[in-house]
Amino acid sequence: MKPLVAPSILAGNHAALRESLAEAEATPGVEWVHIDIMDGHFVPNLSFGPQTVKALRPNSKLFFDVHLMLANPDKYVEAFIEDGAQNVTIHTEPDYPHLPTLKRIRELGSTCGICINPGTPVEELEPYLEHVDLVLLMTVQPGFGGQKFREDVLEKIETVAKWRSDKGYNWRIEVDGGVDAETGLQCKNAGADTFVCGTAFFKAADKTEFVSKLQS
Ligand SMILES: O=C(CO)[C@H](O)[C@H](O)COP(=O)(O)O
Ligand SMILES: [Fe+2]
Repeated sequence: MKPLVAPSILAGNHAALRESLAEAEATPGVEWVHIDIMDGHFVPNLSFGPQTVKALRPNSKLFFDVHLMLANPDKYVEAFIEDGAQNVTIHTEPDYPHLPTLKRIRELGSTCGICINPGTPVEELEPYLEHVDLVLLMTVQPGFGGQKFREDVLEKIETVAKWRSDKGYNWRIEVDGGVDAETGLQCKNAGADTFVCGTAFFKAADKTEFVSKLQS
């Protein structure tokens, strides 16, 4: 599967998100942007809402990969998709019926992803594997950018990559949190193909080189 780098706008300039988006889009090889949505309940932080997605949408042709860190995502998927999300990823951890939400995301015209935190057993993904377009493995505890990559997640990447090849699934394997050129390469070797990079991308002096290293 073609490797993709998805810069995380959370690490961009919050006073000038449009410029950060443009910086991502101007980098050769970048086709996706990752947009983190935090509710202050499921994670101890707040970030953006549907109105941010709506405001950014006309400014970019990038694929909008929206990561919902919400206790009740079902309530908001419609708004995010109407406002421009093209992939919507939800977490297994909050207690609600996930399958109807995944189904609704697709019915509303978006692709869908399922995600687990570093401490969640990888088996928790199994009920959703036939119903998703992307499997997201958090490589930090979600809520904040700029955290240290968790090497213990590499084994989970290997596990889901094996499931994918054994069973012929065609979802992407995305990693998110503390991903830079070095840890991204570790993820790639373990089987990941989609790399969310916030801090490492926006701090990279040579963004083209950074992206090409992960995509080569
Ligand atoms: O979902 C997230 C945090 O919950 C972010 O996507 C992630 O933290 C990216 O930032 P960085 O690359 O700086 O770790
Ligand atoms: Fe994220």
